[in-house]
Amino acid sequence: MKRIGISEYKVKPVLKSLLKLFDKNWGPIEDENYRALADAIFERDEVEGAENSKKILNGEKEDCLEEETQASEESGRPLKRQRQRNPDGQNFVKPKEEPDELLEGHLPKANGSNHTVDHNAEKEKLYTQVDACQSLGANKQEQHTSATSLINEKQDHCQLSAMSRSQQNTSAGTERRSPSHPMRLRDRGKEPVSPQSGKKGSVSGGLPDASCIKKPNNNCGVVLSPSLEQKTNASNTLIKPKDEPITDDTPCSGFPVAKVHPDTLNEGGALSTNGTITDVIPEVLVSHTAQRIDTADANLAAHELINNVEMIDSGLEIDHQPLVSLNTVTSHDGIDIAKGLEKVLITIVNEVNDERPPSFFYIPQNAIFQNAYLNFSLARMGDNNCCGTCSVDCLLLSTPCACAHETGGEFAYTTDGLVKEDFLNECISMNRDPKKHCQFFCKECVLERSKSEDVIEPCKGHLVRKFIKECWWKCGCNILCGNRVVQRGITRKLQVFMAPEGKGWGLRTLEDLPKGAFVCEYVGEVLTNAELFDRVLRSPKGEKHSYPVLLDADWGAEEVLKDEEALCLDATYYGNVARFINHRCYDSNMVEIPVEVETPDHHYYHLAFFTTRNVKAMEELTWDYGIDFDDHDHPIKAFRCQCGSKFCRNIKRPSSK
Ligand SMILES: C[S@@+](CC[C@H](N)C(=O)[O-])C[C@H]1O[C@@H](n2cnc3c(N)ncnc32)[C@H](O)[C@@H]1O
Repeated sequence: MKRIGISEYKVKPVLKSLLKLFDKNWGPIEDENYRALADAIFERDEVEGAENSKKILNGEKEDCLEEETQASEESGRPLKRQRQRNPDGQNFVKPKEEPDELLEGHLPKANGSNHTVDHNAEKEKLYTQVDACQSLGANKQEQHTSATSLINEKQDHCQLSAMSRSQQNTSAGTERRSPSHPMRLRDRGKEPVSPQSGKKGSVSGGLPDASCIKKPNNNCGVVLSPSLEQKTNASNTLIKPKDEPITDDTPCSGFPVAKVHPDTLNEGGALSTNGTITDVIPEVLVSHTAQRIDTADANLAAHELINNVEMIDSGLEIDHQPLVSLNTVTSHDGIDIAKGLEKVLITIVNEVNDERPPSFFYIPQNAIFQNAYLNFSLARMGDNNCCGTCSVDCLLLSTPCACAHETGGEFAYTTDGLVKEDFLNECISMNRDPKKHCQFFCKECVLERSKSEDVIEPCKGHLVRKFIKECWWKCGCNILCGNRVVQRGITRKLQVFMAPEGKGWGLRTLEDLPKGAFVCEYVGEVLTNAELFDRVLRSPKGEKHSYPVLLDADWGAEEVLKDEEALCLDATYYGNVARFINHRCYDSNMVEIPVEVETPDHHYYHLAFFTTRNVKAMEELTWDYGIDFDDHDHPIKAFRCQCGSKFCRNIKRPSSK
């Protein structure tokens, strides 16, 4: 704390209270380079600041007023939302609900104080100092943890800006798209062969909450109809992701790790610094040599640092791994597929064949493609959507706070960070027997609209899912609050590996996981369905996997859903480890649960995977995509399932009445 300019005098009392709070347990205090301690100090400063403000209001310290206001305005600047023109030249129309204060750069807390802004500025200062510590050669572990917090914080901030911008760009400017997109997402399909009944189910009529799209001639989840296939081949305007050729003679630097590294110099669109993805899909470059560090990118450099430190910390022997051609089976083994962007190292290994790691941009959080309408802001989160008066950890409260309303007045998580048994079991049951649960049937289904120009089929139904609501920035608690699990990101040791059964790459755990444990979020580009359909139409022939997931868990809340509100996640080009999770019929060891973090409405939400049972280290992690393998009339052709489950829906069983 001293090194980053916080005096002992300030630290001592806060540390004392924290030790008391955590029962003399230093663990949570030391975590993330004493982040809890730093947060608590800032919080104390805030309270003191608020008290000062009161005094100011009472006229006791008039001369402080100007200074205080100035500071608030200064620090509010990064979060300031400006009225902008969208790319079409149309004026951004501010959403009705949004009060002007936000547009003017003030970030009101639920209690009406503006001190959050000061708090952020303080943190920025802290992180600048952390940067300085790094360059001065502070010890590696400190560098790592500080840099991790720095990156997390910066990403959070970036995400908010990205969301706001997207909102600005789309509030008024989104045209209603033609409903006629020939590609469709896969229907959820048949009821599973339940262990109880032991027989095949009938078509459920449910639509996919998760579907896999793929071109013809490969074995992913979705194929285009023949007519569409022709169109697709004719109108390929996208740049095809490709691998960078790697040679043995590429010079070796001090960094031994290989990485998936986006080449921002490519033609075409790219992930801009604000997290919004524009234009066409950029060429993806897989670099397996460490010297291809883009030193111009400060964040990336910090990630390199983390990579390097983590490799050392984890004791992996990849330091000595020769930089060899990717034709060698194990040349990529040990690479951190997440490029240091996650808190943990996520290696990739192939012990089965010589297939190389896929090309994609690793992103730890969702990023918006273009027109997806994410209508949320701090101002939209009313007092009933957050717990402004809470502090530290909401799970320790005797009466659950407002954030537990969504889950029936009880938090969905235990104090161990697991999803509570009852809640989890209900989510599992929903997935396994969708028919027994509440489904919503749209009057005019956005999905059906996209399937056919001529005949719009009736809606097949969408499963109305249970949501978890996590505390967020406007809440009074801190990042260590037990009601913030998914937003803290991946903490488990995971590995991408080549599955031996011919399923391609898969994801496995390297540690035992208890039932209800958060594994990872499904991260990708947030697209409108219309954008997705366009994308698939224009994508090159033979392109391998595409990974869209429909965010339809709460479509029932709207009378008629606008095209720009029907969102999905596509992890084909930008995604995280979840893009490697393979399908397993019925008894998969993970279940997806929608999680509300930033927005009280549910057009946009996070899709998080939790374990459905205890999972042993080295077990493959799977989820049920909800595919109906027997629907041969369906234009979307399913892959041949190799899940190995005794309830597999893709196995021919003797027919039974
Ligand atoms: C979301 S991706 C999973 C990662 C993929 N295996 C890879 O290598 O990138 C979905 C694709 O994986 C393959 N896959 C997933 N589960 C499978 C299963 N149970 N049997 C066969 N192939 C499967 C199919 O090709 C599917 O289209």
